[in-house]
Amino acid sequence: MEPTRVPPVEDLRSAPKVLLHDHLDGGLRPATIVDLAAEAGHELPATDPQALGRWFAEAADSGSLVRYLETFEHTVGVMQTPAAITRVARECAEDLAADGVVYAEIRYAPELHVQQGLALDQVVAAVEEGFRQGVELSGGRIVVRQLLTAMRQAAPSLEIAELAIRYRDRGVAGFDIAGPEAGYPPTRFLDAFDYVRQENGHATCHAGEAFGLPSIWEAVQWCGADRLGHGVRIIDDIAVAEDGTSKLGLLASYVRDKRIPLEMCPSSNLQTGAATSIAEHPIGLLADLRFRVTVNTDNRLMSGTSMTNEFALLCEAFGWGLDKVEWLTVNAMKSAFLPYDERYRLIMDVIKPWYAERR
Ligand SMILES: O=c1[nH]cnc2c1ncn2[C@@H]1O[C@H](CO)[C@@H](O)[C@H]1O
Ligand SMILES: [Zn+2]
Repeated sequence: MEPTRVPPVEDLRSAPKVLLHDHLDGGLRPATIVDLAAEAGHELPATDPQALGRWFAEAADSGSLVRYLETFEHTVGVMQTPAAITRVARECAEDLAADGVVYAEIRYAPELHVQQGLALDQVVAAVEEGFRQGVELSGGRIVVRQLLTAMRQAAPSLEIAELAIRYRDRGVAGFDIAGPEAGYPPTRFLDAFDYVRQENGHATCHAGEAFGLPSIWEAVQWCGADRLGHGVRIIDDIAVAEDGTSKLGLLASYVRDKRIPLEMCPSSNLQTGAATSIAEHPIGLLADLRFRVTVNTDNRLMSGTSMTNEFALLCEAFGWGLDKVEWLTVNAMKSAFLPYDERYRLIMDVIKPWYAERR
């Protein structure tokens, strides 16, 4: 059999891609941060956009999720007015469309954007307006939805879950929790997850990134999360024997059997210490074992990455070709919190035809 050709970067860029895990406050253009900080009087660690971009990548490359999260002070800090939030959301949609992303769910924590008195509803509306503008400027080549995140270390509250449900017809597709994982288990937010599910809504949950199996177990079996944010530590429940065969524990089996999507973010995991290298990233084994794996950016600014770049790294490390990129993309589209008919249309009219033509 001929070895698979690693796809050229231009192909990976034009390939339709689907992004389920990307933080709005982790994807700002460095030049935009500089502009907005000057307007807001926010002090930055560097004021030259290139140097600032490097600062984020280096400061986030700490091997610890908690230290990684400290860098968000300088993005959240400049996203406190409707105009600033709308600009960031507009540029996010434009940047993703230019990278070949055809569907994206972008998350952020509304509660972090009220430092100057905005109401939570105003924050969501400002993001929605930015996405509307960005999609229009991109010629409608991308569909974008919001996910509303509650911060784990904040007082657990239903408010964000209620906000997500209230805005379900105005661009919000689901609910999430993020922030430091160790010490803040998903069940702290059980009432919020229960509420979302009882309202027939969708939820994902950062779990199995900086903490292991108990976090994943709670997210799945207590909170009923539809997807797992990262979920890399599910690997702790898989034993690989010397002859290469794998044995799945009960939780790993459940996650695979139920087709629970894993929102994997390889570059981010290297920075927070959840994985040691791309080549050793659990995504390789999990894809081989046919878990419902998806590829994501997490924080494009902090990781200096893009969907194209994540796929380029993975194709290089694992010898994956466009067939694998298509499989991962269809996995992601199937896992989206978008109504079935819209997911189906994107798969049949946008994703499959492009890959079929390349074959
Ligand atoms: O990989 C991650 N794990 C946990 N929390 C994260 C990650 N990336 C970003 N955030 C947190 O989510 C907030 C809302 O977008 C960000 O402000 C950041 O604190
Ligand atoms: Zn994340």
